[in-house]
Amino acid sequence: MNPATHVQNLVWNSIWNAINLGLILIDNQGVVVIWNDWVSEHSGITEKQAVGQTLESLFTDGLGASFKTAMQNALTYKLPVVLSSVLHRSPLPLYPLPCTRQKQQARIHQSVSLTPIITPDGAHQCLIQITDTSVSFTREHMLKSHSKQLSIDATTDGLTGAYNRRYFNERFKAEFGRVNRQGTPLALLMLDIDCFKDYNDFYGHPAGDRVLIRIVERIKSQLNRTTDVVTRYGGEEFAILLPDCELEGARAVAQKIQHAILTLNIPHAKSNVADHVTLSIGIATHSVNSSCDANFLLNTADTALYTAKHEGRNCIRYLLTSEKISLDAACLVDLGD
Ligand SMILES: Nc1nc2c(ncn2[C@@H]2O[C@H](COP(=O)(O)OP(=O)(O)OP(=O)(O)O)[C@@H](O)[C@H]2O)c(=O)[nH]1
Repeated sequence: MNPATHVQNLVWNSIWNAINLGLILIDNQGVVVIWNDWVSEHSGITEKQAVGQTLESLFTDGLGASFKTAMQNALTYKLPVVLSSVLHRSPLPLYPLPCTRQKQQARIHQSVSLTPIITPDGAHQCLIQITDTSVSFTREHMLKSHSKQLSIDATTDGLTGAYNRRYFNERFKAEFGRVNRQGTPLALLMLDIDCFKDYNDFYGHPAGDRVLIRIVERIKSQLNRTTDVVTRYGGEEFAILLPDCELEGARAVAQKIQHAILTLNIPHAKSNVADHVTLSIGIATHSVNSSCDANFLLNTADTALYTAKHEGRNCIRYLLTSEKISLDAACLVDLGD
């Protein structure tokens, strides 16, 4: 070898060993020709051990099936292949530093590309480049869970975990629209804890908070459909959307909730209704035949709740919305306690 070529080889040697990337060159039989320092450090296999051996014999702890297929394609059909870390997290048994090659040590996340090359003497080889994507994977994972948390915070009430009013407004609009498009009914329940001011005044605000949390838990446990939406509409007021639910269904749900709160049996010494915490519930339903708008439905449920309060609390009232009746003329139906 002439001295100039020798120097050039040494320079190349330094470059591929300095590079922060795994580089493996294999010949058309899958035998290692080049094995850089990065691969040695992350595999625990030295260049001396690797050169002249096949990858399969070196990586006895398992090459991924996707990697084997990619290598076959690159060597046989001269097709370049990229194994992205999204689909193929860790195709090669390479480990973070210090590499111990212990079974329990997790592999680094990798992006691997295989590029067929032809040497000046016409031989087919394959250059394998490996990038450690663990850092970007961790960052991506953190961003994802962060954005998931942000979206939870934006749609739920921090105290009770029920959906918040903002989420209710969105879902209400969407479910109301669905009634007209799909012809399925929609029921809206407005619920309010009775004499809650007196509860807070007597037992203290933190105890009041615990009541709100328990009530939401209990309400949620009474609803069977994943499409039902429980929201904290105001301080001690809750709105429940029941898509695809007629009056009879809504009434059954309201009674079930009322009974479930009764069985919670939270003492309320200052209630003027009972010796335990109770709810008043207003119901309004909307079907494709009724021509009211979303606000009207909301006002109707609210008026039904107001009526329940006015008529003694701890009861359920229903107000018809159909046929463009005004609230004043709307028909109040007593559904009993
Ligand atoms: N502990 C607690 N109390 C709250 C919260 N939000 C609202 N409240 C209280 O809920 C009470 C609501 O009082 P009112 O609107 O007078 O209603 P009420 O006393 O339940 O009377 P009726 O609804 O007529 O039976 C107020 O004392 C509020 O401070 C909260 O997050 N935690």
